[in-house]
Amino acid sequence: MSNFVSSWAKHIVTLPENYVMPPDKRPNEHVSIGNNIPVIDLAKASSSTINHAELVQEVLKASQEFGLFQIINHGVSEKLMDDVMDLFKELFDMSVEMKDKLFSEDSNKSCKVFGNRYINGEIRYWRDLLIQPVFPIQEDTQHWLENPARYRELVETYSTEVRKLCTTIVELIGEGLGVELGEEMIKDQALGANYYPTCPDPSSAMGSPPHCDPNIITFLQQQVYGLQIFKDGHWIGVQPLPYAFVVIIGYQMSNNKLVACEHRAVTNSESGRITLGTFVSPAGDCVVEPAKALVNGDSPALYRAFKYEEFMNDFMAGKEPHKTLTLDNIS
Ligand SMILES: O=C(O)CCC(=O)C(=O)O
Ligand SMILES: [Fe+2]
Repeated sequence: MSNFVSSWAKHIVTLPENYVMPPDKRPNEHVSIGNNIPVIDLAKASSSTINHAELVQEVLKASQEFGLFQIINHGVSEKLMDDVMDLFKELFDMSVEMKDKLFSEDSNKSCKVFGNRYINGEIRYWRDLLIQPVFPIQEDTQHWLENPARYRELVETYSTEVRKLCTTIVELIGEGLGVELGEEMIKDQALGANYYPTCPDPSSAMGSPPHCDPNIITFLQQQVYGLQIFKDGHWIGVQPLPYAFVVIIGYQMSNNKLVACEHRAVTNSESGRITLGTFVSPAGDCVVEPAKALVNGDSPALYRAFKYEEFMNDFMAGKEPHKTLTLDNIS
């Protein structure tokens, strides 16, 4: 059986056993769409009638209360967002033979295509995933995928645009917190494309497990419902808004001030779902530590200083670095 769920999902009517989640990991409760998840209009930034300070406060409040918000009127063109989404539709629709040739967990390869990224013991998640490091713009873009046509051009253009947006949002957050979030915090960038094919049994399968993103900030493009966040003891759904980006605060920006948002993705039986995540992070050798200006008696540091790669290595090995790299755990 191909490692890509998308290669065989449409030919089956019953969820294969190794995709059936244990009962406590199923999305089996009723989840409502959250109607108070913040939606922030970035056009305010250039409007003279609305105070820039108001926008800063909106972004800060959303990052503190939810660790997630949607942004509209963000300046990335709708045409570009459509073109990139279509590109990945085409990629996940490629023949089994083509996709299996791409399948690689070889860390030396620039573009990694995973049939399934998170393997939960023997149980698999109902998704395919491709990860493409994009910044610093790889000297080896000639090793990027050549197919579908326009892959290199579109991925580079899209990533450059989302990068600009990221700088804007990180500046707004820094302004709200009263700290300079240095450029070194937003150095590296990867594009992750998730494909959750139509699922024969969404109540037993899971698309992406509950997690917080390990990086600093994520920009997610989605069209079809499936993203849920955990807040105040229960899951709530994030309504896809046309041409919005969902902004997700990751662990590197959380201490006592902002929250890293726990989220997951569920599947559905009506249509496939593609999401495009732009993951921005410090470079691996960057030392991350709580901003000194923000640490005081009321708001103590939770984490010790660590190299970002130390965090990532532990995260990828499932060691929960957000629990182990704390000040209580200095060895
Ligand atoms: O596809 C989604 O809705 C969420 C994906 C996600 O959380 C991730 O790729 O980190
Ligand atoms: Fe995520």
